[in-house]
Amino acid sequence: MANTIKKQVVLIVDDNPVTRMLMTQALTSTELQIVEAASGEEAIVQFTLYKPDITLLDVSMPGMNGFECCARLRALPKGVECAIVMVTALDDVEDIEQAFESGATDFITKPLKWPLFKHRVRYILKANRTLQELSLNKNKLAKAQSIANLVYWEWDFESEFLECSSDMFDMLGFPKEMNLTVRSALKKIHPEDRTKLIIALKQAIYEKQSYDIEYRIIRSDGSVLFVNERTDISFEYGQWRIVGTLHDITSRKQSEQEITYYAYYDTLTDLPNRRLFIEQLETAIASAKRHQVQFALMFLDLDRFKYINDTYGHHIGDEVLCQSAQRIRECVRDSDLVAKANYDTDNRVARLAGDEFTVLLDDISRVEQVAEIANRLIGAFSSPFFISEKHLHISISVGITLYPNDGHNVETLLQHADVAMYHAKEKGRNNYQFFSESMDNYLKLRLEMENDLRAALSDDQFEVYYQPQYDAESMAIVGLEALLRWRHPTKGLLTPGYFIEIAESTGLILSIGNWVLMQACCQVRQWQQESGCAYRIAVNLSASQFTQSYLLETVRKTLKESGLLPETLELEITETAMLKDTAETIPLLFSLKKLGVRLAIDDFGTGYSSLSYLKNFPIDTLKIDRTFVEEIVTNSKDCAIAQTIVQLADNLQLCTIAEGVETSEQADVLRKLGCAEFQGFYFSHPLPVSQLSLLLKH
Ligand SMILES: Nc1nc2c(ncn2[C@@H]2O[C@H](COP(=O)(O)O[C@H]3[C@@H](O)[C@H](n4cnc5c(=O)[nH]c(N)nc54)O[C@@H]3COP(=O)(O)O)[C@@H](O)[C@H]2O)c(=O)[nH]1
Repeated sequence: MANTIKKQVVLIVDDNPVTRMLMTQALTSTELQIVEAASGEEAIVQFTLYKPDITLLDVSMPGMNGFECCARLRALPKGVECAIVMVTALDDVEDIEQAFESGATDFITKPLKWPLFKHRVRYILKANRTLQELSLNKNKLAKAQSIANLVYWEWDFESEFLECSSDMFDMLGFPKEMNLTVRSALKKIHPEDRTKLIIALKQAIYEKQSYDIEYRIIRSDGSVLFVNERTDISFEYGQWRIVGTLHDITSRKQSEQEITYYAYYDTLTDLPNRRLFIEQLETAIASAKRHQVQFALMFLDLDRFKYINDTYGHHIGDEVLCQSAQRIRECVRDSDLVAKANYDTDNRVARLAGDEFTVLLDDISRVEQVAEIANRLIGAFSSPFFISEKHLHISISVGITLYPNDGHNVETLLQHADVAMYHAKEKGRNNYQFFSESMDNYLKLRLEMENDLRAALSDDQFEVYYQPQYDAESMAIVGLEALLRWRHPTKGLLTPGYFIEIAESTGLILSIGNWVLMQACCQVRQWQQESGCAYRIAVNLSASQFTQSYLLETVRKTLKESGLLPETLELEITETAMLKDTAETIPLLFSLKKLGVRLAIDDFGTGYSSLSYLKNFPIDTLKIDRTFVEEIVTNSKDCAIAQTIVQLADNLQLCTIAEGVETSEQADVLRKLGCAEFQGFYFSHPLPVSQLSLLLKH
């Protein structure tokens, strides 16, 4: 198939048919298609139909003249792309000016020079096509640049003015008609990045070095744009020029910032996370080492946070953490010390994990300054948190280490701050402690015990000892108290004083307590069967066992499995544990009572001693605490207290048992006061099963 070349269309507009004919004759060729119009009105119709590439337009025509026609043709589709050449008989400057004002591309004056006419038209057609292609390419380039968020600029070092793509005005927030200069563009650069760009520009001008840098632009509306600027330096037409592109990389930067944020910040509290904190601590160590100064690291832990989380749910827990972060931040921000050290204070507070926070205090000259801030932090938690209509009281325990005294590296400093914080917890919470070597030793020992204790149950290292309880009148053994012992592989036989608190704090007490209960019930059931006596067995319950929801089920199951009669089991609970949360303990005590077991208040008289609870609680026995028995013979006040307890028990029809009876004199006084039962070294120490079996036999 032959290649058909598209003909270019020439529209000849002239009211004179002879001129039209002559023009047509002059232009007729295989490459051109000629269309004619005898008036301006007809020209518009023909233009719409043929969309010519060139229009030769006579100026003086009856009706619509050439100028008006030109303006109307420009407004038609493809009107802008068409070359419109005014053909005028008048070689008049005014006409020529008016021709350009109405949108003409060029003009030809009559009389036409026919030998040149054809070439002139062809030249205009060619020039117009080149212009069209240029404009098309420009548009394509502009579109590609806009898709790529790219703007372009050019600067010859000689002048102030910048030549640039129109998008650059939008990017900088300048009006399009403004004369953009290097100086005005520089004013838009973020002050922190300006020097960097000026240095790069100077190197470009003086050393002819192109550059590729990133910086920020502050737009007129205040928004910040991140751009990447790449340049090329060339020497053209005897002039040095720098050509550059600005690539809008704001969204990439924002994504990078987001990624950094998630990697280095805690999204709940907006504080630096453990990772960033470790980096900051490393920097602080390096800087303190260089300047030979000391700094403090504070380790903060919220007291009772687990309780808040478990009781009120995670959403309240999260809010507590957010408000805590805020309180810590404000406390540190207010501090004179921090102001002096010129901190980015928000970054000096971090959330390590859960309810653990840290504070870094640089350049400490006096330890008192740190103590002052610690006090301030503790004080900041003295007012309750108000969350979801609830007032929640939360305190903090703070551990403090000092660089370089307490450690030279991140690991040691953190570990020691943690040790100090634990010490603050042990000291009753809501306080701060500085780290010390002895504290470290103590806690290491404790940690060792904790690990040993975890293995003790599975390794069968526990034993139950039994201490007899005697009837004050007949002196017969009526009951036994089960007392836990730990046969430690290296430390020997340990009494609960060495480990019960660790068992409590680690939660191990629950499984150990259940084991003691089962052990004691089975053993006493055996002694009951062997002797035919209904010995009672007293078992101590820790506060955490007592508040455990499945205690009732555990006791029921133990009684069933051991076959022990419920009325021969007495559970000893301290006054403090019993009164901790009466809304929960009263129903539990009644449920236990319903099982048929006996309930005793241990260490009676040493706790809150709110006597009103005695009438509400289904108690069977009051155990007079050893501290009143100790000096009962010599101290009339102790004697009076013991007497009051016995009388109170009598009136409420409760049984009394005195613990810690070490002499016959003590037993005599207690007997005279009417105490029903005795327990103590005077009668028998707690004994292992084998020895107690012998004692019971005899
Ligand atoms: N939750 C659990 N707590 C338990 C368990 N076993 C014991 N304990 C608690 O430990 C406390 C200390 O017990 P222990 O070292 O065994 O001391 C008991 C007796 O040895 C001691 N005692 C008895 N008579 C005398 C005496 O004449 N003088 C004297 N100085 N001490 C004496 O008293 C302890 C018994 O006290 P109490 O329980 O208050 O009757 C112990 O108090 C328990 O709370 C356990 O299995 N679970």
